[in-house]
Amino acid sequence: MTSDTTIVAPASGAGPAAVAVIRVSGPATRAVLETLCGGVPAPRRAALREIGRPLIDRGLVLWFPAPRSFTGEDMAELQVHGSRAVIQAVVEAVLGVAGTRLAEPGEFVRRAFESGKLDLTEVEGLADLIAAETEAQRRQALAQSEGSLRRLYEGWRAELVTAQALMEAGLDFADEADVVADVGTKADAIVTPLLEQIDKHLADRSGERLRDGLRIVIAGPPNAGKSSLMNALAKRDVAIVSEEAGTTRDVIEVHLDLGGLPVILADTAGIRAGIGAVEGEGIRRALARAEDADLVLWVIDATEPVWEPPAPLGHKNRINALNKRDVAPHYAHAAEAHACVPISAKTGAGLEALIGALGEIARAEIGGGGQAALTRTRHRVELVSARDALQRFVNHDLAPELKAEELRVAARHLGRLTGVIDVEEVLGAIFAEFCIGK
Ligand SMILES: Nc1nc2c(c(=O)[nH]1)N(C=O)[C@@H](CNc1ccc(C(=O)N[C@@H](CCC(=O)O)C(=O)O)cc1)CN2
Ligand SMILES: Nc1nc2c(ncn2[C@@H]2O[C@H](COP(=O)(O)OP(=O)(O)OP(=O)(O)O)[C@@H](O)[C@H]2O)c(=O)[nH]1
Ligand SMILES: [Mg+2]
Repeated sequence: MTSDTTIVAPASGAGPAAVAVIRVSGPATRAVLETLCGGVPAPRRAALREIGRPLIDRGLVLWFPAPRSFTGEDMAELQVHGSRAVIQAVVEAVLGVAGTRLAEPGEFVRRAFESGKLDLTEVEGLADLIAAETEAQRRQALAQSEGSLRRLYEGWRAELVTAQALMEAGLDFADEADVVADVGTKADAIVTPLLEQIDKHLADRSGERLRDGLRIVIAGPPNAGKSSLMNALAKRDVAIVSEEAGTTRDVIEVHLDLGGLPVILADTAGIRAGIGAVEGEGIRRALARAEDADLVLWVIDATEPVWEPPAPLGHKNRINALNKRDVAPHYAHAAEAHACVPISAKTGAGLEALIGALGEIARAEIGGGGQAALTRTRHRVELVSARDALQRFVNHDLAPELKAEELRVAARHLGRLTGVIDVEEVLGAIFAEFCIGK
């Protein structure tokens, strides 16, 4: 599938930069190179050319004739000096060639998808690779962009198609009970283990956690030093600190790289009883946040009598930090008694141990990334629908026609994951994630 328009856009971001890459894709690409660069260089070899008549800049020109290009169409790259003026002049010169227009965000990837170079999960992986902030995110996004999920889902879909073919063959012999029973058993032998694999895949939340960041919430009584700890971990002043109890009212978030793992750290209002409406709302938000966090970092003040967290904070992942150890002479004893990591947000003492403990839980939650894990709600939604259909297939006493239909439903949902079938409504949302030039 090729378009009749030719698109152009800078691919290298806002600049200025040493070098900018301007991408061109579509049937008029050859005409663009002939008009601006005096002809096409050897395919897939960089050539230094004068760009523009009169000269705009001297740059490296790359020519990728279809179908061996990123989009699968005729493509070119103009690698020029990365100033706004050069980029703008080159883009305008390209737009002077008949049949060209500016690319929309994500349009190059969309063309790559439409010409079958990438499936939807690879497109999503590419979006995540461009957005990756930590090493573990980069690794996961790279694997996905190279087809880790595509291979998994295509494999599953192929198995379903086999089971479906068996069931449908059986339908032709509906009056021969032994044939029907035999294909039913054979189809079951495919579907039952597949269902197990899908269930296991769905139970693994590590991919989503890695993509979105592990949510850690700092909570505790007022004035314990939660905001001070937030600032110390973020290594900058993100939250207001004061000696007044009840300083933090709303939830404040920062994104951190915890030894390669992405973390969203949230500071919350101190939790206490008998206060005004605004602080009360802050506490309500703090508790809600803590409840759906992946990890609660409970901070207490070593100079105060030790505070037990309120009941909803019996969180499965909780680390207690005993803060202000710099002014509490007997902190070590209290820390041991209450299973706390003794720290001082003020001097930084104990923070390394605390970060180590956080990292350990984060690694356990995010996992080693060995198995390909789903990374988006879109994946989860389609997989749950496929799983439900397969469960009906296995568990319900259905007529063979209805069993075959459940397999079709499941296969269709797997097909939507990779984009081989009717996904027009999700395409817009996926490609809009990209910037112009991608
Ligand atoms: N200058 C430049 N650097 C870049 C890109 C680019 O487009 N331009 N990329 C942009 O994302 C990434 C590299 N990804 C690419 C993926 C496929 C093809 C490509 O031409 N594929 C053809 C030919 C494959 C071959 O001959 O080996 C194909 O798939 O048919 C190019 C770049 C990162 N670096
Ligand atoms: N000596 C000492 N003082 C600290 C330490 N951490 C925080 N403080 C002080 O304790 C007071 C409260 O700190 P905050 O970080 O605002 O405490 P908070 O828990 O965010 O308080 P609220 O937002 O009101 O719930 C401030 O005066 C801080 O300077 C510490 O490790 N040692
Ligand atoms: Mg605070």
